[in-house]
Amino acid sequence: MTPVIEARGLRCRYGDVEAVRGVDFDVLPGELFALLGTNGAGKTTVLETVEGHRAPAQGQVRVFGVDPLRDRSIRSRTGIMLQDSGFAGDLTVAETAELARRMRTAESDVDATLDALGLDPRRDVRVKQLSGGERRRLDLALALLGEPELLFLDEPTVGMDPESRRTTWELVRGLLSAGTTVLLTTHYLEEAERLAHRLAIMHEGRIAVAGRLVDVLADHHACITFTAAEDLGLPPLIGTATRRDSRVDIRTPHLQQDLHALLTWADGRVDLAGLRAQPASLEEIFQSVREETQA
Ligand SMILES: Nc1ncnc2c1ncn2[C@@H]1O[C@H](COP(=O)(O)OP(=O)(O)OP(=O)(O)O)[C@@H](O)[C@H]1O
Repeated sequence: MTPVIEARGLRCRYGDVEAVRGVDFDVLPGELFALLGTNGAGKTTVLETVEGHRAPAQGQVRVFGVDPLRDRSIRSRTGIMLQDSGFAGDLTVAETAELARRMRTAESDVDATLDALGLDPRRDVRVKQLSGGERRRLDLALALLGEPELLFLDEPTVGMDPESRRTTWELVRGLLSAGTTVLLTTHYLEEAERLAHRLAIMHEGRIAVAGRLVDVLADHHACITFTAAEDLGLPPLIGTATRRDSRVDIRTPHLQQDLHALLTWADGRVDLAGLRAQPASLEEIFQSVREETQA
């Protein structure tokens, strides 16, 4: 399968600052690839380079097989959700969308797009009077005009209330089902967990963790916790247990085996109060990326 986006050995600089220090990734047709990372990790720089707005200092980017900086023909196939659309705030929602539609070469249905984003009741409201969340929905609507094959979403749900966020996720899922390819950056890990087929976590200009969400989660240790009044010891476990006061934490690469061993051992012997067993979360993986590079 030919990737829609290919980044190889990407390095980007701002003067003396090397913001991106050798990044490789592919985005395949019809998938949502989430680019996550700590503050200042280089996500926006990568996104701008892939969008064709910035030249890499080294390395190569291909979008639909061509250099996005030099070959503008791909612009009609891509939609970019900007942080600020740049249109005058005095225009209404409908006027802004109509203006954006005329700037696209492809035909698209403004009314249907506004409706899909729940903006139909706000169509005659001036953009400067929209709430932050409504504005983000308009930004997304503008990106969707022209029915792009590839969509860049940069922090798409910032400022949205939980209901709007869920509606936006549903909309993105619908786009994915219809075959749209999406490159997403977000600080909301739940957003990535819900939407991403594959992801990369950047830290200090490099990709620290990458892969399919299920594989990334499976590669990290699950956690079993409980409290026990007395320290009665533990059965032999694959994972590593730590005890602080009455709370016991077990980190394990084999959740099922260790949980079974623990329950069998505890049966009739000790009450494992507040027992919880859970696989690694993206939140924990994110935290470990931060800590590993600090160590
Ligand atoms: N115009 C610029 N001039 C100088 N340095 C810059 C410029 N833009 C970004 N940087 C630096 O480059 C690095 C990467 O920035 P970038 O905005 O790509 O990161 P990010 O992952 O998007 O961050 P955040 O999540 O905080 O938005 C940071 O150290 C940042 O300070």
